[in-house]
Amino acid sequence: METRPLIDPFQRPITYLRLSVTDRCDFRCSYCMAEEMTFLPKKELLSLEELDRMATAFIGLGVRKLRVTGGEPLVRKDILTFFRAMSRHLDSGALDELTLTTNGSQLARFAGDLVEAGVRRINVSLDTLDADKFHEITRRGSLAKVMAGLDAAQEAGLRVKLNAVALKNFNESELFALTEFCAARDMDLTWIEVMPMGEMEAETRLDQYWPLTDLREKLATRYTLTPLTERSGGPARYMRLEETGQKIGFITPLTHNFCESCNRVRMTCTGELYMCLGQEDRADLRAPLRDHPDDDAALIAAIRDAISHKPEGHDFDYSRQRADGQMSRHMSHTGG
Ligand SMILES: Nc1nc2c(ncn2[C@@H]2O[C@H](COP(=O)(O)OP(=O)(O)OP(=O)(O)O)[C@@H](O)[C@H]2O)c(=O)[nH]1
Ligand SMILES: C[S@@+](CC[C@H](N)C(=O)[O-])C[C@H]1O[C@@H](n2cnc3c(N)ncnc32)[C@H](O)[C@@H]1O
Ligand code: SF4
Ligand code: SF4
Repeated sequence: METRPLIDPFQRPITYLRLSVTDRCDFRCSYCMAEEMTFLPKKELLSLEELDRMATAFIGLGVRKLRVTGGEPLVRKDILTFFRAMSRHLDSGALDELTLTTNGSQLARFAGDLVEAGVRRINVSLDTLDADKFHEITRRGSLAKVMAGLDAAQEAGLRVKLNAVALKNFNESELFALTEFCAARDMDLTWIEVMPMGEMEAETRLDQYWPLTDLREKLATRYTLTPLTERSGGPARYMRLEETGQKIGFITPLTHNFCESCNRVRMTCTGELYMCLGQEDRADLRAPLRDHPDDDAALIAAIRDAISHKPEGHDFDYSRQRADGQMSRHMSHTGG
């Protein structure tokens, strides 16, 4: 089989696949989903075997990091079967990292099995430590359940990073509480600037936007921040807080575009490949997969063709007091 690595038109090697395994979720975070969501019929979804074939094709083309996402990846039926199958690529050395981004609600059930499948580090999305605010932002989630999930993950030996979307008038007041919570539990913490995805009106989006430049200044009033050069293969830039030794990540699509070092593409649960989170360009990989059940040549040709159309970057911009670059699809569609 042909194994030339995937290089996009801007000479960026593509080594990171984010794979969404479901569009469903047990939460309805207001910045991500509509309150009333219509989910895809099951027959539209790639089967676990098809997800395996897709991921394996990308790994054969040089992808070294596989992040499973969604919707909520741990609500996909039998998802452990997929993780267990993917561990063969860790064993063979083809894959450096098998991981997931999760809302944490199902972790108490799955943490041990994920470790057995070779997962070492997970990202858990948590924006607030206040149970009422948590219920408000997720529209249905239970903070206690997520906390139990975090306990189980750490007991099972998983390294945990918390992802918090920075939201003005929501978790601004919890900057230090979240920092201290993570320091006490030896978790890294990454802040994300809210991106204009989904149906939210521009005005509401602008109202909730908390630039990480501001967040950083506020953090520096209490801690000494040292920039780190190390990277996790994702878009975050890291700083160390000298007083606690912990690492804080900053994902800044709005205030500091990181597209020049982009190394990733995203596959939806229906087999569409989005070449950029912030653009509509996509390629249907389900047809070449299903039309040729015993031969990956057409699939690989379709992947190469898609990568040859990868855009340079997103067009998100709030600077004109408008949510420019708005994408009507929900973040859960491509897995963030
Ligand atoms: N604009 C943009 N945002 C991204 C991209 N990748 C991740 N993000 C944002 O960062 C969030 C957190 O990403 P994670 O799922 O934790 O993955 P990661 O940051 O690659 O994780 P690490 O491996 O820990 O670096 C996503 O949900 C998105 O909101 C990207 O390519 N472009
Ligand atoms: C779409 S979720 C999928 C995985 C899982 N359900 C979770 O919440 O971790 C992935 C990430 O996208 C982030 N996200 C969702 N909508 C966003 C938005 N509008 N701007 C920035 N990040 C967003 C979430 O906070 C989460 O960290
Ligand atoms: S951010 Fe994650 S948990 Fe929240 S609604 Fe989106 S997919 Fe679900
Ligand atoms: S916005 Fe697009 S080009 Fe920029 S880092 Fe994300 S996926 Fe890559």
